[in-house]
Amino acid sequence: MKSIGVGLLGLGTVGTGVVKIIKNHQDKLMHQIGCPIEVKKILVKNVNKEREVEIDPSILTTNINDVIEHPEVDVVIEVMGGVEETKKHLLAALRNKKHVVTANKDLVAVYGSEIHACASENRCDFYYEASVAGGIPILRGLVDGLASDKITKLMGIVNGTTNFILTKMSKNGSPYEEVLAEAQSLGFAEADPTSDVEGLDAARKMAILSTLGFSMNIDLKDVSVKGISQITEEDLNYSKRLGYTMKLIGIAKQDGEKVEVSVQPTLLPDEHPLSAVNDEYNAVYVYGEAVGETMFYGPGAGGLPTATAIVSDLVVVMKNMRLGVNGRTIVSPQYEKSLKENSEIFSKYFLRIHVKDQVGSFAKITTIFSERGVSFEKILQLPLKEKDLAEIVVVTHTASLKDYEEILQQLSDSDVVSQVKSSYRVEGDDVQ
Ligand SMILES: NC(=O)C1=CN([C@@H]2O[C@H](COP(=O)(O)OP(=O)(O)OC[C@H]3O[C@@H](n4cnc5c(N)ncnc54)[C@H](OP(=O)(O)O)[C@@H]3O)[C@@H](O)[C@H]2O)C=CC1
Ligand SMILES: N[C@@H](CC=O)C(=O)O
Ligand code: NA
Repeated sequence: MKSIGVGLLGLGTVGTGVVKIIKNHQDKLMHQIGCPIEVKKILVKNVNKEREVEIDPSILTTNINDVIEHPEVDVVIEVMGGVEETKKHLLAALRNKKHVVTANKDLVAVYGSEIHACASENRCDFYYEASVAGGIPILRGLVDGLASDKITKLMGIVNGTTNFILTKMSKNGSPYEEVLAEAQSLGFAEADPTSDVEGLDAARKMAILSTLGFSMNIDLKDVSVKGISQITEEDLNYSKRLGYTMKLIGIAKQDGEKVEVSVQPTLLPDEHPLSAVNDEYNAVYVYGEAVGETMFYGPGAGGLPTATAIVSDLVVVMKNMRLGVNGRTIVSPQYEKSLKENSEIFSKYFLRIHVKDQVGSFAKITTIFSERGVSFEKILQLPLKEKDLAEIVVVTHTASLKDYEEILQQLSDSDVVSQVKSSYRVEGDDVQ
């Protein structure tokens, strides 16, 4: 019986998981696709490196053409990372009539539509379930499971590294640098973890999710991004005290024709379902007009969970091969993109301000908010060790982003404000 040949680009955390699943689940995979799967060639940087999985050293190579031009490779699985060079390799593979499966959100968020077009031209498949929320079948859930619905909101924890860091910082009081190093050693973090902690990785995933969910081309530059590196112990303590949990949350919302997409540290009520998503776990809340609320939960990073999504994509490719329908999926977005203005984006906000501890300070602050019709839901005022300063923490009622940005500017300019220490979005009191 002829086997299906796989070419792997990369044999690190995820690539090793792919090799293990193909080996350990061979019986189940064969039952579904009717033939064995064989890894024919693997591209690595260093062929002499010790590997965590048993592998015939002769199938390792440092020459990309050994993989993408291999006559017995039917599917190329890309798990090496990188963008520009990697894109060239994948386009070349598709032109060589190799189907492509990838976990590379950096690539898909920027060049997804170009690669899709090349795949369709060559009657090849291009799948990337592992690129968003690791092992959670969220892309298939959106594209197939919710195909009949109109999605209006996607809200999620889509970065395992930052969720791991925030969980350990809030629950154990662990220092940021220490838990980041732990996330790196567990294989969750990107090669350059800046993209995790500064929110870019999550933004890429939100661009992919919202493009599929709203069927419009959402580019990475359309996603407003703020990461977790500025979050302090004080912020975490205040959120706890006020009954909130701090998470790095991606939100994509559609109102009428218009959409907003952002990633930022966000305070959620402790009882919100996303507040209970800890460590490297991810969860994506999806609201569809007909289905209502759904939630997808699971491991968002790590070798085996991510590899599960990849090998499942591989199974779909093979099922398509059997049916002779590769490259026939309709993937072009249905709608023109229309982004909201800041005056159309609404949220509540948490603010921590240091003010002069003198009569009239609080009244001046209140006036800045009330002039824009923004009132307070919660207020704390505490003395500080620094002489003549007090700390004010407020949670506002709903305000437009435009009004809120003007308030922040006016607070910074005010003679009674020493410093705006921190500011976060507050979400989830009203689920939809
Ligand atoms: N880790 C995770 O939890 C997740 C990762 N991803 C994505 O999966 C991809 C892989 O991640 P991960 O497995 O963690 O990465 P690793 O750094 O663990 O592995 C990368 C692999 O690719 C090889 N490689 C890298 N660059 C080159 C190159 N220029 N030429 C040849 N080989 C190269 C490396 O070779 P060598 O071994 O010789 O150094 C290594 O085997 C990334 O796109 C990442 O964003 C997606 C979801 C989750
Ligand atoms: N670095 C990423 C890996 C998976 O996409 C994360 O932490 O989520
Ligand atoms: Na996934």
